[in-house]
Amino acid sequence: MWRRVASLSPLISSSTSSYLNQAAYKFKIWESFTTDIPTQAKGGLFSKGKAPFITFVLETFLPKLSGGPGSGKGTQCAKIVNNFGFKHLSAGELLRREVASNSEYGAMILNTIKEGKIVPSEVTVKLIQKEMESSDSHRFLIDGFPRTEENRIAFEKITGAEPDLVIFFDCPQEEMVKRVLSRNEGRVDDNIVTIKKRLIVFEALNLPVINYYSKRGKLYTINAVGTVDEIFEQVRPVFTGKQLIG
Ligand SMILES: Nc1ncnc2c1ncn2[C@@H]1O[C@H](COP(=O)(O)OP(=O)(O)OP(=O)(O)O)[C@@H](O)[C@H]1O
Ligand SMILES: O=c1ccn([C@@H]2O[C@H](COP(=O)(O)O)[C@@H](O)[C@H]2O)c(=O)[nH]1
Ligand SMILES: [Mg+2]
Repeated sequence: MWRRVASLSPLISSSTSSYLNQAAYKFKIWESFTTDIPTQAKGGLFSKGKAPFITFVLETFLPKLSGGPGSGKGTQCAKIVNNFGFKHLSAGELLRREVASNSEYGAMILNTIKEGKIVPSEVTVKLIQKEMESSDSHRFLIDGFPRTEENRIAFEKITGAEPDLVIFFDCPQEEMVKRVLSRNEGRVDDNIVTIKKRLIVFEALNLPVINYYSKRGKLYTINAVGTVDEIFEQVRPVFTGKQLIG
């Protein structure tokens, strides 16, 4: 079931509602597109004999504690890698690499990122799948994906895999905007105009993904306010004592 955002953050002005409609419209187009994505036969990710252990690392969309881009996923992923030996795959980073390599999708991806919109699922999933298949690891942290139900469904259809865990970071928007604006990594989308657009898209499309994993008991919610180490002390127990094989 789809739920739409009833009220948007104060950071988002009413003049942006047409942008939201545009995003939702595009989303619908890609939602119907997914029906044509063939389900991958057993093979691919499973051809190494073992199913991988997959963790999705996302943000929440709870109105009072709304998270979003910049909530610290990448920072916490680095600590999870060091402590639990996962392979970290940031969907955004894979897309940025694709832009840098001048691939056939490069220009489209760059424009989509600048506009804070979502790249077609099939493109993103194929990049993630390629990285997973070429890795020796059996533990993957997939950071910043899936951002929409359509992303989620496409991942399951194309790879035939599902996440074992889903970690959500709750972060107030003001804090998140502050972090993004002081990130200083030269990203084309780290500016206030694009951040507002990313928030609109995020808030419009993320909730169904959260609901889906929550209902399946896979969701771990982390309060992303505090120091990096304080936050990691909430993350650590998610993995401690778990058999990290698929
Ligand atoms: N707990 C924290 N307190 C203060 N700053 C933080 C904290 N965690 C991360 N940061 C800083 O905030 C910025 C954003 O963090 P990070 O890149 O990890 O976020 P992200 O969720 O991966 O963002 P995006 O979705 O845009 O890729 C970085 O400059 C990072 O150093
Ligand atoms: O699954 C994804 C992940 C990312 N994007 C696009 O990339 C930017 C940046 O992503 P970060 O996770 O913040 O690095 C995001 O705003 C989207 O435009 C995507 O389309 N799909
Ligand atoms: Mg990141």
